Amino acid sequence: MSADNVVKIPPAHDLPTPEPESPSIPRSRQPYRFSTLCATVETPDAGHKDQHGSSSVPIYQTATFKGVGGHYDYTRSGNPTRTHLEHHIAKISSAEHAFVVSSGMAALDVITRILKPDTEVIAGDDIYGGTHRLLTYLRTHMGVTVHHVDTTEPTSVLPHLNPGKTAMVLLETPTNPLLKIVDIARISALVKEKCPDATIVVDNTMMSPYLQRPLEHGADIVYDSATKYLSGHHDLMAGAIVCNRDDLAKQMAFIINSVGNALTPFDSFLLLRGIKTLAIRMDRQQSTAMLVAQLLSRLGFVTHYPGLPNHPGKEVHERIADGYGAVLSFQTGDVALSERIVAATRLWGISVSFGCVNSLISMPCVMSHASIDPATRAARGLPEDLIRLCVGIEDPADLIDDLQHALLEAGAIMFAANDYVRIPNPISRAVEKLALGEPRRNDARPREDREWFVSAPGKVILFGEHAVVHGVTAIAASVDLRCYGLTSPRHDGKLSVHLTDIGDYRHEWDVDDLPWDAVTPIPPGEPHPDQLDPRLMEAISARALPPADEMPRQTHGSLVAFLYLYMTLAHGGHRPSFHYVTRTTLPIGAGLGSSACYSVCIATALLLLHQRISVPPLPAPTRAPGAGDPGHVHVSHQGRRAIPAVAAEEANRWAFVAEKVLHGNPSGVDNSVAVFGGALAYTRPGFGRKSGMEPIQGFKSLRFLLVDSKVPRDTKKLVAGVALKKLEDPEAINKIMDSIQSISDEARRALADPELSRTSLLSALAALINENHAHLVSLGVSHRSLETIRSTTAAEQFRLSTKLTGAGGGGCAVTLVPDDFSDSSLRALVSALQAAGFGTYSTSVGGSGLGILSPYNHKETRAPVTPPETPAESDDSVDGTSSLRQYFESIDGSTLSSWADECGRWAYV
Ligand SMILES: Nc1ncnc2c1ncn2[C@@H]1O[C@H](COP(=O)(O)OP(=O)(O)O)[C@@H](O)[C@H]1O
Ligand SMILES: C[C@@](O)(CCOP(=O)(O)O)CC(=O)O
Repeated sequence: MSADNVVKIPPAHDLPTPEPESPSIPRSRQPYRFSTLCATVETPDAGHKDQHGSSSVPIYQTATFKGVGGHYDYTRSGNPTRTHLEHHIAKISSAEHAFVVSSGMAALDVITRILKPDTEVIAGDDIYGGTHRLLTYLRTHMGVTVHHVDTTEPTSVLPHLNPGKTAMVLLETPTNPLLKIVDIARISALVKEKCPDATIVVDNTMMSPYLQRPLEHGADIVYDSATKYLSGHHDLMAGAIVCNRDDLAKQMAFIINSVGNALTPFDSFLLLRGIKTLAIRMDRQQSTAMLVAQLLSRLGFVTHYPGLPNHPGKEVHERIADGYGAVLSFQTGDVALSERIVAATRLWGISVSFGCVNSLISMPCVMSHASIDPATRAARGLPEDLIRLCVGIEDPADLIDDLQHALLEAGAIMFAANDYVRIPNPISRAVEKLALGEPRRNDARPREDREWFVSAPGKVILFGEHAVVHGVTAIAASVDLRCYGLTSPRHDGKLSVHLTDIGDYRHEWDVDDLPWDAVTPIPPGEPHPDQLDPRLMEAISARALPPADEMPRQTHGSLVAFLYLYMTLAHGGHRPSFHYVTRTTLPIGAGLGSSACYSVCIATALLLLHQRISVPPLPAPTRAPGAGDPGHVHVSHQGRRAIPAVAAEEANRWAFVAEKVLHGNPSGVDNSVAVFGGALAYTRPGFGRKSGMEPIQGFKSLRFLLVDSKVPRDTKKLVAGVALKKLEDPEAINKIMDSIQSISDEARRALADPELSRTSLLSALAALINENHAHLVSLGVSHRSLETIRSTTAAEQFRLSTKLTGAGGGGCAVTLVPDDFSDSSLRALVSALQAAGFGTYSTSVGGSGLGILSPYNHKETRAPVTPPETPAESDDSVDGTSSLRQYFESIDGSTLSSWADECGRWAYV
């Protein structure tokens, strides 16, 4: 047969067939960028080369493989489609090992099976509901202790690190659904230092390996619910695990093979296909998420998204991640309103989960986090009205349109002045209506034209000072010494402050000259971030005040706190011009919470002036029946409970911000007592204990003597000193903290026990006072003067128990005075103390908290009891009548309280 006669077999298609081997072009190779890595699936090794050169990895849809000694025998143990996928995930995660299993929770199950009984796990307190459920199961069925802590504060893990016991630290960042940021690198370092054997596990689902690779920041194991961004289409369930440690990989491979939860071949194929577009999807999703977050924040909703400039974790997030992701959440202030918004969307699908190309909307408390019981949700600060948005790849304009329509339809926003504006939420509107008594036909005065007179009590801490900063429960009560603040309107664009108690110091600013460029205003209802804004702090000190050493001692902090709040609370161009005077009957810097009641007064006055809180009018006073009038009996005690809880809580939140300016790291107990009054057990959130405030009855009947050592000291330094000691010797200090916790628990039980005789109660409290003081001595916060007070009160003829109260280092001591302690002995004790140069206060405890002379209006207020000595200045007059200011500034300190009481009817919390 000649060559011409050879039958040529035509190719099966008409397209030119490429050269089998392309010529290699010599060039230096850059490592591929992430999206290239995603799109190019490589063959793990020569043994996996496809015999037909298929460009997509085939689905080996088979349970078994023939033969003996080959690569594969049974799909539970291994399958080529899955191998390709695991190889691909390891590559894009820069990891040595990767495993894929049937869901994200299956991944966590595999990881937590490494744990042995009687070990301990530390986990965040704002975690996915399913994670919480599995950890609870491990705790109740497997003998594993689980500590939930606020991992956004890295040092909060420290008290729970237990060498030899702590086996795993489980982190998630950003957290879901509040988008809080956890510094994985810092926590890994802290944990490894103390518990080198503990495994750091990170749930990376919110970010995916594209935006965050926690193995590079100290994590040992990272897992993703691959159902989300990795797959991207909500058409499969899968979990991916990556790690670099051979020992952990070996254990996890064993578990997966043993329990049989590895991903099926078909789902492996789908997931491999999804990952190819991960980067391009995520780019689009997160750029739209930023637009949505900006829109919501601009409208005044509390919006949680790490890309927003005022997000407290922004800086940490930017250090560990390459983008902000596509999940955000926001609050409306009203559960029913949130439900209406969710129901009114069309493009945003109501669904759990996230990471899909389609945008989703949900209410975590009724959906993804419903498995966490409501009390725990509340304790962890998960707002019931929270709406979570998971942004997809649809056109951003359509998504924003749909959301705006839903907000409009639900009644959350309205169209005014050519733009959407937020409608204040119904609760605050109702309170506002009550306060203003709508419609106010006869009173056209803008609200800032009235005076506001506020006051708050100091406190005495009976048990738990200092330890309370580190999460221990403190027991404290209000004292009947108070700080007062009075605002009077000005009409000249100026702001002035008069601190009568510290050097009679006055300062005045042109409102427009304040460093407004440095402030990030916080919209009404939105919380202040955990940390103070360093830019604003710096700008106030540098540009609004003289250098600290050129001002009287103590005034600098007070004015920084005032301006920080004034500027941060200003919104919508509303910058009221007024004069603020403060006076106190408390010793300043002596441990009785003068800073907290100053903080509560400025916060309340500023919230009122910035129209962020309002106070309903008091109920009508008692009126005797008359002709045709059945009369009215007014039973509430001095207007107590007349300040609504929402207003009190808001005042407390902002007072805490002022306390941070003054204290650095306050626990919040002082301002809480100053706002809520009475006696309470207070536990700071974020330390794995049940946090919050619990009223304590029975405290009011106790008698205390407060003794002022008159030795000045600085709360900020003393609190920082204890924190330093704790860092240096955490074991010893934690032991002290635990002992103080037992003292507070014991005292709380004793005070609440109706069976306990009065004598037993008093002697138990006396013993606990001595015990608590000894621990404070070990913390290094006592002082010679305080020990002298202790020995004077403990002397043979008195035999009383005394401890320091507040920050110590000088300041005040508190002495328990038993019922049978005679008046003559008390007089003798007071003389002995005074002779030694100490000041004494016999106060009653447990009285009212925050008070507002409300609604302060001269027409309703009785004339001041002291007649005016000089005519009122013109800018001091309110509504044509003289204001309280001149009396307030000049009245004698000893009559201040009774004068204030008689100025009118006070509303209290
Ligand atoms: N009446 C007041 N006027 C202005 N600032 C005050 C007043 N009372 C307290 N402060 C501020 O609080 C600081 C005292 O706080 P701190 O050391 O915590 O003492 P205390 O134990 O009394 O709370 C003062 O230095 C001052 O900045
Ligand atoms: C030491 C501490 O527990 C109480 C401080 O009270 P004072 O500032 O001394 O009144 C600090 C705090 O709880 O913020």
